[in-house]
Amino acid sequence: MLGVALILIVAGLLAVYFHLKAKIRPLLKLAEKIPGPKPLPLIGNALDFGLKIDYYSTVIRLMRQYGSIMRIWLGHELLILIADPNHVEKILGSNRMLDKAYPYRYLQPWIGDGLLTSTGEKWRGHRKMLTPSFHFKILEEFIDVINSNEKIMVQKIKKHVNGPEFDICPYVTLCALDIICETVMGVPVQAQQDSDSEYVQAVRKMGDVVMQRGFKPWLQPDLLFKLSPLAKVQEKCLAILHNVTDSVIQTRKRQFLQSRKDGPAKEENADIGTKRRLAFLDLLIKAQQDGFDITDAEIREEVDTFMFEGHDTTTSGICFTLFALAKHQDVQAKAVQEIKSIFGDSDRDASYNDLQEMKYLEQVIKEALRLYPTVPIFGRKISENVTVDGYEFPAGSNLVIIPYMLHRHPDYFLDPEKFDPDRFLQENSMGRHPYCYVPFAAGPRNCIGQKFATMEMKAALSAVLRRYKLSLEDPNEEPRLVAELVLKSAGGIRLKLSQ
Ligand code: HEM
Repeated sequence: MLGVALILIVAGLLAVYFHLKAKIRPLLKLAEKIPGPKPLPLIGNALDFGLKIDYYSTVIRLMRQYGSIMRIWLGHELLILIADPNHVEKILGSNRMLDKAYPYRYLQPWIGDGLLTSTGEKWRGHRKMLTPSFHFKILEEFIDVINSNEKIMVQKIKKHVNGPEFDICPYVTLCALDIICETVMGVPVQAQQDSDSEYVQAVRKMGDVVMQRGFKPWLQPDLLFKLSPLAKVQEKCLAILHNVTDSVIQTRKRQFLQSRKDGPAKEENADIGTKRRLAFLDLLIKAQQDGFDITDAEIREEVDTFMFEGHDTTTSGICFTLFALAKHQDVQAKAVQEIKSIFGDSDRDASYNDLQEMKYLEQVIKEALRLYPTVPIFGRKISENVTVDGYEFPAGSNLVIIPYMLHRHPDYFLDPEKFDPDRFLQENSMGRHPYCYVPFAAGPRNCIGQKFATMEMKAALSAVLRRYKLSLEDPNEEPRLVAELVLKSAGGIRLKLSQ
């Protein structure tokens, strides 16, 4: 009996092996010409990454060894890693390479075919419809939500003043989550008051599931994933996440329809619920009611996409910038000076215009995103062969941009490891290759939330700098970078606060 089972298992494995081999045969020949480590059958180079989630140090080590264009195999997926601006331009600038690389597939149970993951006509139509939602006139309206949540954060960290160093990231995460919920859905989740909330936990756990699937080839086939304990975790998280968005959408829709019924005066006032402002969700509902072809399910996909894209990213940006400010006291002093010149002794809230005046702070953020790119990896799957720099990338491969390596390319950034916000002075930026710095990607599928993110990051950083002085226990410290869905520092960002 045991013998038969063993024969069946071996036969099954061989069948999978030959099936995958036939599938990747067309890619193999061209891939061989691209530098990279020797792959093993079935798992490719997965062993290079080991069992730990910290894949980024391996990616960086391999790129230092093989150069700014190299390939790895993860199972039957071919990844071509890229960190040269000319190659990046060819990919991101193209209108033909718009489909996302394979790991985005693992996000789909959560965010479906929202703007981040969709392709073709659906993506084009939704991108066009959503772009006006990020017009500065609309962003301006969110400043109150941002300010009020940041005030809570600033208040919560007060207890650390003159105390030992502490990790600021959990405070920033909850604040960013509150901001995104209120701006996207129009309802507060009050994560800062209730950090154990089911929703907050589910967002975190889903991120982990997606990461694990991306880098562990044995979790990639749906069948094997469904047999793993992670599938149960995913199922539970999705029930929570989708329940929240579904119920908010239904409530807001009812309120919207009621306000339309009550007459144009009320609708003009955007008087949905208790707030005057329209959340992104309301704009989607309005577009639907005005005839744009979008179903309720698609509205949920977009809301979930913004929830996913819109808070961990800004958190990472804020935390790494706080770290850089604490480490570089001269930079902090200059940023504080700029803030003083805007507010004087007044403790009034920052307005949208105040934020526009924070030019130096913007340079500091840009430099932090250069050294610590929040989105550490992003890519495209190509459906036809593409020739770049003499290499022919085969159809079916994943072209993956590694901003960490790109942003530290010595041919484009003088003394690349140095933290120097003046690189982003206008006169110093002139003539720089437009694709050597892409924290928000570039080209047709760049980040739609860039202005929103910059506004939120400036507001958070200036709120902290107006009240506290930042320092590090050890001024020579450097974060140990771990790339989850966004870039993080292992052990968090530990700072000291004084007043
Ligand atoms: C520091 C903060 C942020 C960074 C560094 C960032 C970076 C990026 C990057 C690199 C991409 C391209 C991903 C790819 O090609 O696969 C992207 C796409 C996107 N981002 Fe952001 N993002 C940030 C904040 C936000 C925020 C706050 C929102 C929403 C409110 C947002 C919404 C999106 C969406 C919807 C896309 C997909 C756009 C498309 O494919 O058309 N992002 N972002």
